[in-house]
Amino acid sequence: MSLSVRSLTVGYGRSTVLADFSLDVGTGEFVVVAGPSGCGKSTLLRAVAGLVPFGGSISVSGQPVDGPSRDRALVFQEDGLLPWRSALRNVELPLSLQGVPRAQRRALASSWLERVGLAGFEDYLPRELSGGMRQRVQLARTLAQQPSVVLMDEPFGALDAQTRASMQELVTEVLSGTTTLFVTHDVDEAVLLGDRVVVLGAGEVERRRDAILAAVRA
Ligand SMILES: Nc1ncnc2c1ncn2[C@@H]1O[C@H](COP(=O)(O)OP(=O)(O)OP(=O)(O)O)[C@@H](O)[C@H]1O
Repeated sequence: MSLSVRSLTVGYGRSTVLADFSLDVGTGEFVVVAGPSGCGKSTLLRAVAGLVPFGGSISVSGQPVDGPSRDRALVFQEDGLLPWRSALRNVELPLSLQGVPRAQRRALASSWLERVGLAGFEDYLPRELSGGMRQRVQLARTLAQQPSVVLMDEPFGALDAQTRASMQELVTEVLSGTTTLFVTHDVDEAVLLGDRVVVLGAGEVERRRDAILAAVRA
């Protein structure tokens, strides 16, 4: 099991957002977390990322989570790129912080930019790229670090329908085989992307993609 969440409880002040929540995600599985606004989807991701204190236990590849680690990469709706660095140098930054030698990180960064469809845009600054392209850079930056688990929090919420569709296609391609927890409140997106969809709130419901598709088509 790649990611294991056991009896997770998270609260802010006196209010409990998640109580006794458990979830297992297999290696390479793409699990979508859906549910109404405020049900705790982002809170779940923040707990797995090690950014909020929690009760219960979370482990990744058998290692307990007790704080942030580059092994668990979190991708947000806002792209978080540094505006003064080119696309290539944005992708390179975390690699350089990890001490990857220059030639190697440059090669890795440009091959990831190519994989996300941005060959030829290496020297562009974030402001010279569209929202969808900035999300592609962010995806390249995340995946170049080879995290064990990718955590995505409504990454395409701000994109127009067409760009969103092409990003969904890209994600299924580049994240295939990567253990992923993907938050969305868009049911179509959940069904399209998830090997499995977990619905939070009103008692957690967990359905396999085929069961959802059957229900949607019925
Ligand atoms: N830092 C915080 N301090 C206090 N309360 C918070 C904090 N972050 C979230 N909450 C509360 O916790 C609950 C769950 O929030 P969370 O962001 O996890 O929900 P969500 O399902 O991701 O919602 P959305 O779909 O709207 O993004 C909400 O009631 C929210 O107001």
